[in-house]
Formats: sequence, C-alpha cells, structure tokens
Amino acid sequence: MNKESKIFVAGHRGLVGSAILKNLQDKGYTNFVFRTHTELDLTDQQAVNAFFEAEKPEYVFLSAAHVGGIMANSRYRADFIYINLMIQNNVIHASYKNGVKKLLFLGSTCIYPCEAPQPMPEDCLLTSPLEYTNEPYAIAKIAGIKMCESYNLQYGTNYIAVMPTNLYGPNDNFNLETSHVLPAMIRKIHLGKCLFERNFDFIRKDLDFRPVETISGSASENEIIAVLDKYGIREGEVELWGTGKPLREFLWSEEMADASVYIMEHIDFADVRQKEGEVRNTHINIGTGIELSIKDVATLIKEKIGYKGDLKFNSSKPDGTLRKLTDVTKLHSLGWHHSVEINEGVERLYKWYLENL
Ligand SMILES: NC(=O)C1=CN([C@@H]2O[C@H](COP(=O)(O)OP(=O)(O)OC[C@H]3O[C@@H](n4cnc5c(N)ncnc54)[C@H](OP(=O)(O)O)[C@@H]3O)[C@@H](O)[C@H]2O)C=CC1
Ligand SMILES: C[C@H]1O[C@H](OP(=O)(O)OP(=O)(O)OC[C@H]2O[C@@H](n3cnc4c(=O)[nH]c(N)nc43)[C@H](O)[C@@H]2O)[C@@H](O)[C@@H](O)C1=O
Repeated sequence: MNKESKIFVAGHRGLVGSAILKNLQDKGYTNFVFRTHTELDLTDQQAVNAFFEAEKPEYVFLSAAHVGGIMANSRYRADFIYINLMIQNNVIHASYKNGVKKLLFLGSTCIYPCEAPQPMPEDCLLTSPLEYTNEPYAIAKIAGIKMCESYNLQYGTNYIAVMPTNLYGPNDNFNLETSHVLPAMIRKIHLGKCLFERNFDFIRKDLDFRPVETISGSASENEIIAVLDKYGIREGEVELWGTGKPLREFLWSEEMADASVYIMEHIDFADVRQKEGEVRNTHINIGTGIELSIKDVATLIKEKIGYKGDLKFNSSKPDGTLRKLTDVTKLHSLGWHHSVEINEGVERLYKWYLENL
C-alpha cells in the first residue's frame, strides 16, 4: 500500500472502522472511498457491484458487519447470520471481480469452539462445537475466513482474515441491551452513580443523546427511575448480567486498527501459511493474551467511576462462553504487540463517554 493507494474502509463510522480510518490518516494515507450504510447497503449485491465497478478501490478493510453483545447475538440470530453472510459475500466477491490488491476481513474470536484449549490457537478452528449464544454470528465469520482462504487458493488473491478479541473504544455502542460488556457497564454504573447522587441533569442529557425505549430527557424523574429500573439501574444498586465468573480479554479499538493497518502494510497471504505448503488456518488472532473476570472488570469500572453503591450479578442472564483467551503467538511473531492495558483503556472509554453526549 502506498500513501496514494485508493482505500475502501467499509464501516468507517463504526468502532473499528472509524479507528482504522484515523490510523490511516495519521500515517499519511490520503485517497479514501467510503459510504455510510444509508448510501450503500452492503447486503445489496447489485449496489455493491456497481460501487466497486465505479470506484475500483485497490485496498479494502472489511470492518462493516452486524455487531452486538451477548444479548443481541442470542436474540437476533437470523439477522446475525444473514446480514453478515451477505455483507462479506458481496464485498469479498466484488473485490475479486474488480481486482482489489489486498483485503482485510475482520472476524472474531467467537469462531473457536466452546471447549477450545486456552489460550486458543488459530489451529483449533472447527475442532468441536461452538458456543450457542453467538453460533450464527460465528458461523458467518467462519464462512468469511474460508471465503478469503478459498479465493486466495483458487484465484491467487491476497485476502487476510484477522480474528479480534473483545474490543472497546471511541464510537462504541452504549445501548443498554445490544452493546458489549465494557460500554454497557460504564454507562450503567455511571447512571447508577448519578441516581445515587440525584444528578438528574446528567441522566437527562444521557437519555436525550441515547434514548432508552421511548423515554428521553424530558421525562419526569419517576418515569426515568421506572425505565432505569428495567435495566437494573436502581438507587444504591446496579445489576449486571450473568454470574460475573466468565473470563474475557479486551483490546483498545485504536490498537485493533493499528494491528489491521500493520497487517495490510506488511503481511501477505504467503506469510501466514503456517509451514511450507500449509494452507489451513491462515487467519490471525488479534488480542492481548491477557484475561480477567467480568466481576473484576466491573469492580475496576466501579473504582474508576467512584460509584459507592452495590454491584449485583443476575445469573438468569447469559454468561456466554466461560473463557476465550486468544493465543497471540502468531501475531507477535509477525511483529505486532498491544500496549494499552485495561486499566488505562477503561479510563479512556469513561472519558470518551462523558465527553461525547
Ligand atoms: N466490537 C467488538 O468487540 C468486536 C468486533 N469484531 C468485528 O470487528 C468488525 C467491526 O466491528 P465494530 O466496529 O465493533 O462494529 P460497529 O457496529 O461499531 O460498526 C459496524 C459498521 O458496519 C456498518 N454496517 C452494518 N451493516 C451494514 C450494511 N448492511 N451496509 C453497510 N454498512 C453496514 C455500520 O453502519 P451503521 O452504524 O450505519 O449501521 C457500522 O459503521 C466487525 O466485523 C465485527 O464483527 C470482532 C470482535 C470483537
Ligand atoms: C466480541 C464478542 O461479543 C459477544 O460475546 P461476549 O464476549 O459474551 O459479549 P459481551 O461483551 O456482551 O458479554 C461479555 C460478558 O459480560 C457479561 N455482562 C455482564 N453485564 C453485562 C452487560 O450489562 N452487558 C453485556 N453486554 N454483557 C454483560 C455477559 O453476561 C458476558 O458474560 C459475542 O456475542 C460476539 O459479538 C463477539 O464476538
């Protein structure tokens, strides 16, 4: 990739896509093409083909997808499999038809079996059943890996699939139902603190910016209290999901973007074949290799926010997989390593949340 290469960042307003775009701009890349979801629905094959034929991008970051936390994945199963398969099939095939030089496909570490060895090496793909809560999403992502691998083998393309661990950062989704755990906990615990302190000014501002159900900042205090209660945010207590026992690993989204750009710049398909002639499991895990329990994350967030009430875990809500620690040996051997630790990342995300209402 050179600084004038034409680059398509699909999903450039999302958590990872926005960070990829910023990383590329900071590195001096200048020639971008992007479309919002409304301008180009990537599930629409004809529209995607017309876009590629007109724009002829040389490099593609495929960071558009239908994404959500554990509840969204387990409830909207059809959307997660259909939309993701459509987006990736359309973009990968159009990239091949239009001579894209290199493409980066973003999968997820939820592609690995529920009972995978820990940490999970790339090689444990398809060795036993998946975790049920996010099986449809994982199957779409596995199809994406195999699509990249198959096009590379049959057509000689240069498509790389990367499998990020749980991500968090600027432009994260803070929706109380559909988000991932870190933004959800930050918002819930901060709102819990505001309720504890009767700071309805902040709660109103937050609800105006990110309405919950049909309620906005103009609602009465009692209406606000009733809605927050449904999401487990009560005076003196914030309720979180599951048992708090599952272990998770978290990577700052801007570091994910940095790893993505690094791989686009330095790594080719030929480099990720594990040994001479080996073509299986050519994808790359992206993570920190460090895990902590959900309860410990919640306690860390509580301390950073300075919340004095209680945290309670509701075990009727799903835990999901109990462990999914990435084996980052391959990533390290390719020359990339993370640097933002969870302690700093939580402070950054909390600051971002407060400043972006
Ligand atoms: N967040 C995480 O913890 C993890 C994410 N990943 C993967 O990383 C990638 C990026 O995820 P993330 O940035 O978090 O997701 P976001 O939801 O933040 O962003 C996804 C982007 O894709 C766009 N998009 C969704 N559907 C369509 C569509 N039909 N047509 C056009 N654009 C569409 C969205 O646009 P709009 O908002 O307008 O709908 C949005 O810009 C995904 O492949 C995801 O699976 C992997 C592991 C963990
Ligand atoms: C990135 C990854 O993300 C998804 O998997 P997940 O890691 O299970 O997702 P999560 O971030 O939503 O939850 C992590 C853990 O945290 C617990 N938890 C507590 N309290 C809240 C809470 O308030 N909200 C949420 N969301 N979780 C909570 C929750 O019960 C779970 O034990 C995949 O579906 C798939 O999308 C994927 O690839």
